[in-house]
Amino acid sequence: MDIIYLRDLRIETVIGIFDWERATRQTVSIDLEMGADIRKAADTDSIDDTLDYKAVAKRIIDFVSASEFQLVETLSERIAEIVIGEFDVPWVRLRLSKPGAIRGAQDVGIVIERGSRD
Ligand SMILES: Nc1nc2c(c(=O)[nH]1)N=C([C@H](O)[C@@H](O)CO)CN2
Repeated sequence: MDIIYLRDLRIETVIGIFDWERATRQTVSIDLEMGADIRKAADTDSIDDTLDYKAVAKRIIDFVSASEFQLVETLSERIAEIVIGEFDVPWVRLRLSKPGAIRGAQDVGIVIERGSRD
């Protein structure tokens, strides 16, 4: 399986369990790996024969910007569902982090894999 990826897609959103986090927007960073077969597009050199990572990024930006979840778990799961369900992607690995959310740590977050690599 080939992988098409986005790295460090930074989006401002409302996320968190504390009162101050409900009142301000924070940045989340998303790394997304998406299973794909790139051979047809490599033959035809046509965007119509592959997963358009720009279209995926736009959909995620629109969704995350408008979302107001408490947990990174919930936001990550919803993003994975969108990518698999709307873009016909068989497998995703998603890392979602909140830079600077924990004093002393560069970032904190979650990694999930959904779908099948077969
Ligand atoms: N497993 C999780 N633990 C915590 C989360 C979370 O989303 N998942 N969130 C917080 C706070 O919102 C934190 O990011 C702010 O410091 C704490 N623990």
